[in-house]
Amino acid sequence: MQKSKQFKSGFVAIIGRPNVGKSTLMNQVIGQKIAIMSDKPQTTRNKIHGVYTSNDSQIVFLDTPGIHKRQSKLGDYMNTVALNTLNEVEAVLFLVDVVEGIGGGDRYIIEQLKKISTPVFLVLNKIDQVHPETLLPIIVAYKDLYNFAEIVPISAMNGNNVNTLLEQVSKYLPQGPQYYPDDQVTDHPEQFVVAELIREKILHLTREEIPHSIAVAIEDMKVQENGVVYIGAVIYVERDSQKGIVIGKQGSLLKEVGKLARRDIENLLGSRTFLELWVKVKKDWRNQERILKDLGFRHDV
Ligand SMILES: Nc1nc2c(ncn2[C@@H]2O[C@H](COP(=O)(O)OP(=O)(O)OP(=O)(O)O)[C@@H](O)[C@H]2O)c(=O)[nH]1
Repeated sequence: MQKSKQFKSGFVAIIGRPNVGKSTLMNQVIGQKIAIMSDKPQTTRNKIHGVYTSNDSQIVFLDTPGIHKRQSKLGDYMNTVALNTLNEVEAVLFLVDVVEGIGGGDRYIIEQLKKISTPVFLVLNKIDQVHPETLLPIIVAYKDLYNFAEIVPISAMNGNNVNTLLEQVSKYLPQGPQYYPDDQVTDHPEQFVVAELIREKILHLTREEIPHSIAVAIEDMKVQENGVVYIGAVIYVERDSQKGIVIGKQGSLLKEVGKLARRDIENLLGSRTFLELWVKVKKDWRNQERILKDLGFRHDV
């Protein structure tokens, strides 16, 4: 696929009480164009629901379950984690069911949304079930409760207006990398994002000194007994001099990369993370087919 030079990407959270159609919407989007994820349970609190890739953008949809929970000791913690995530994403899609109307679960979520500054879309789902005239009073009732960035009525089931929703979401994305390869089927959807977040920090902190000839491979990613997600990652560079730059004086640059990447990764996964980074020189790795395959993701070659 020919990619646009102005490629845009970002994370978008889908929230809503049970049964509003979150999975149906994902399936509808997946049916159009997507990297299909495996059904294997993921180890982290937040789940990557699906990835939509077009010629000029990529949207990574996140499921942040903590936001739906009512208050309790655990609920409080889950809630903080979920709010951190919602503050970091580019947009939040708040799905509601137009047949059911506003319920206690919706009001609870709206109260939570008042604590974040991310643009929130009101996505009115199941419009195939109601007469169009009944939509307006529902919209007015929701608008009274919250200042939504966009309001989009859809039918996740038959796909009505789902393209419009995707177009609207794209407008909220900044320029960014393609986190996932096209049409990739993977058991480890989080690993692509984690690798790309680390790579992004290195490119940012080294500016022009390090060309795009670096790659990041996630060697290990597991939940430890204390609940912390351990991630071991190797940064591949092509020359010894580049290794020195990436490590920095007394390891200072690598430490900064780790700090910035870990913050983003924790928000994405919703789990505390221990990140270990190594830098290795692999001369001419770009020409070595097997290594390319091991790395398994894009790297601006
Ligand atoms: N008529 C109609 N039904 C829909 C639509 N979207 C979803 N549904 C139905 O609503 C029910 C719940 O949909 P799900 O996609 O499972 O809802 P969910 O939000 O993922 O639910 P949880 O996983 O419990 O959070 C299913 O029976 C869907 O077929 C729609 O646009 N129109």
